Amino acid sequence: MSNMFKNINLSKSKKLFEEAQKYLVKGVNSPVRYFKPFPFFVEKAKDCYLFDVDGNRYIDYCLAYGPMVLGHANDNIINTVKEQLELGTAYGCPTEKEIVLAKEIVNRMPCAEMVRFVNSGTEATMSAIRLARGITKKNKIIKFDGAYHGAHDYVLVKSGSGALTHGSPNSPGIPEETTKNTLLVPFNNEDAIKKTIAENKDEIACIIVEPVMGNIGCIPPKEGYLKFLREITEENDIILIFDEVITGFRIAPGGAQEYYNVVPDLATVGKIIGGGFPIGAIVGKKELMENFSPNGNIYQAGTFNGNPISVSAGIETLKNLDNEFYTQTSKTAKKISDFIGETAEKYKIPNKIYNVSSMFQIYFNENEVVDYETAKKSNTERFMKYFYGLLDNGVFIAPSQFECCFTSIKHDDEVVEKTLNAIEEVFKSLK
Ligand SMILES: N[C@H](C=O)CCC(=O)O
Repeated sequence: MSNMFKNINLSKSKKLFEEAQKYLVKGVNSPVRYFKPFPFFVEKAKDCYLFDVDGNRYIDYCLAYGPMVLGHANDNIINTVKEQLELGTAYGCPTEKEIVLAKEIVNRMPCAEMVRFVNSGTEATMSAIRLARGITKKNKIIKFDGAYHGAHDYVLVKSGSGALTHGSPNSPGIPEETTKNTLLVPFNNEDAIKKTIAENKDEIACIIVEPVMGNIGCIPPKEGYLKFLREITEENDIILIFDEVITGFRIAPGGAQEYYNVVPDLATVGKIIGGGFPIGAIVGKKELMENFSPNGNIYQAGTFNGNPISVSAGIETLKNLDNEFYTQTSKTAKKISDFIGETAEKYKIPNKIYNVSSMFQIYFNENEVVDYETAKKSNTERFMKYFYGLLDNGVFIAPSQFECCFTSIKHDDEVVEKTLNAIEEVFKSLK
């Protein structure tokens, strides 16, 4: 470790990691946070910066895996949360603020006529699938290879994100009976969907899809692919669910459904709508959503659903996502991703880089990356060298080829300049 980095000293993080391992598995509480030989431990964060316990400062493009669109420790969010803290932190009763946040979501997201708040993206996809199965009275679901819809049993099969990074895309501990109804297909492939639907005629409750696959890097849908999914689901009475936990309110005010102009029946959202606090939501057409208990009989519940702290932070966040936010964050992501591609070319390093609005990722790959199989063929060893190089030069991205980079409103010109310099340094050494 000592000779791994030229510019940063991680001695306090190392000590904390040794201590942490006594009580926390590999010192972390979510696998994506671990990287070899140990992760840095964060002391504080402000705007687009993370500060570790050794006093190193990193420009942050992980942004807590997406939610921190206004940067860290945003003053307005802090104030609104402080106000809410004084008023109480959980009631087990409805609040006016839940209506305000629900309205903000409904006004933005095309498919959203009603909302059910939960506490995470995982809960949102679990409940959306239950809703689809309950309504259609069909058991099978279609999921894409490499898509990650959270850590619950029905979808943790051939999944991306930390499961793939750490070598367990099919997690042990999930009975075969639980996933036998989860049909897997490659992303961006129309024939595979047609075949799967034909072979399981009238048995499929829903297709769940990340419109941009942001849990295996950044794989955009091919032109017309989402429209194709919309048409084939309509023709076959299958509920179409967009998992917009990452893309929702990030790539456009109404998420990927606005960006690509394809409206699903249901969507799952999270991250941004909690302004840095835990939250998730299932949103969708009224006639479907009304099947949730206590109106309908499809059960969904949670002590902290619609938690006032998360809801307050979410309202404050959405209020700030104006046109300027979308223009600036996507301009920044484009500038950085273009530069990464050009620099990789300059140093003759095979690469493919993908950028959608404020999301981007590089694959060290000679061929186009369009799905799980092509993503897996990327040079992940080289990616980790790129990761360590960036870290040593003061830039933090998620420590995996199978995650995405994000920009926030706080990544200004000066920060971008520093980032480009770091990228140049890293590619020089990768050559
Ligand atoms: N890619 C995941 C969510 O979007 C990363 C978060 C986690 O697993 O902790």
